[in-house]
Amino acid sequence: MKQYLQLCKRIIDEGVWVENERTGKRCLTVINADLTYRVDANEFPLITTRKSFWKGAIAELIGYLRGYDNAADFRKLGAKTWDANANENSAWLNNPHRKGVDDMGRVYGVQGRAWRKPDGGSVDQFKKIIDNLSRGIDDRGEILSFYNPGEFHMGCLRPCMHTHNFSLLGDTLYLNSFQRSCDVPLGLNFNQVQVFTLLALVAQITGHKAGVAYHKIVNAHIYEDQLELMQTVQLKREPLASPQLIINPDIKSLHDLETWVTMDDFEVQGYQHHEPIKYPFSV
Ligand SMILES: Nc1nc(=O)c2c([nH]1)NC[C@@H]1CN(c3ccc(C(=O)N[C@@H](CCC(=O)O)C(=O)O)cc3)CN21
Ligand SMILES: O=c1ccn([C@H]2C[C@H](O)[C@@H](COP(=O)(O)O)O2)c(=O)[nH]1
Repeated sequence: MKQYLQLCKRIIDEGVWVENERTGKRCLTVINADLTYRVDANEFPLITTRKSFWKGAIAELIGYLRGYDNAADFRKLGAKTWDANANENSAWLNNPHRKGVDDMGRVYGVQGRAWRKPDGGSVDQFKKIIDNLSRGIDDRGEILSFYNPGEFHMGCLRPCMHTHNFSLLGDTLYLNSFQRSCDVPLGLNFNQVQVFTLLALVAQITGHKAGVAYHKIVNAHIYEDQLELMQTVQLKREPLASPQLIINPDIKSLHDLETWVTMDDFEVQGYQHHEPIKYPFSV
């Protein structure tokens, strides 16, 4: 929690105003932030200075890991986060590749589970990683990449958290996650939870201990219409102790993750938090 607040303060103290053409808003921006999550100690990085709706973040992650390309599937799991980008973004609404209501196109998990090959086949990056790690293999290329510039024009948004690189040291699994662009008040609240949960889940289904997750953010920003709430409300509050994440131990394989897992298989214990804050969302 401290590192989150430090990043928010740093953006306010050192940030530079940058115009963003896509949203038409200005963002107070810093470059480079490195966050670390102790998954081994189960210090779940949930924001405590406002109430965080963490189930939406985990639902979004599970949707990516299943390769979903449709906001309705995300909603069924418990994440409403893709509704606006799939249905309210005029560039995407006018894009000939959009298949209809709720379609997100070839984003995130589609690339992670079905990256197209020139011969017409596809690559399932996530299954390869799970198969290798389950056999104790780390080929120094256990990389899940959602970033496919050749298909950006076929999706509603370029991936923000675009690469997850797993590593095995003995029987302990590590994760480095890379993010190119981060809406610190809204998105990071979700992305911290996702990086932590991704390592905890993959360690569990591949039979390893979870170690540490390292989260690298390049462009970290606060939108102009979020700044006052951050400065005058959220940053005035005292952070509280971290809660713990409990994952159903019956989740033992990629097949389990793909078939029956719901948000009821995740529980947070000891979550103390301040009142919710509703930040504006930019499409
Ligand atoms: N401008 C912007 N910021 C983002 O963080 C973001 C995007 N766009 N587009 C794609 C995804 C969607 N994400 C989102 C979208 C909405 C919330 C949001 O509204 N969160 C609320 C509550 C959510 C709930 O009730 O489940 C929050 O208060 O955190 C968070 C992340 C993250 N990403
Ligand atoms: O997981 C996510 C997804 C998106 N965001 C934020 C970061 C930016 O504010 C927007 C994306 O806009 P771009 O113009 O494509 O950078 O969404 C996030 O923080 N986390």
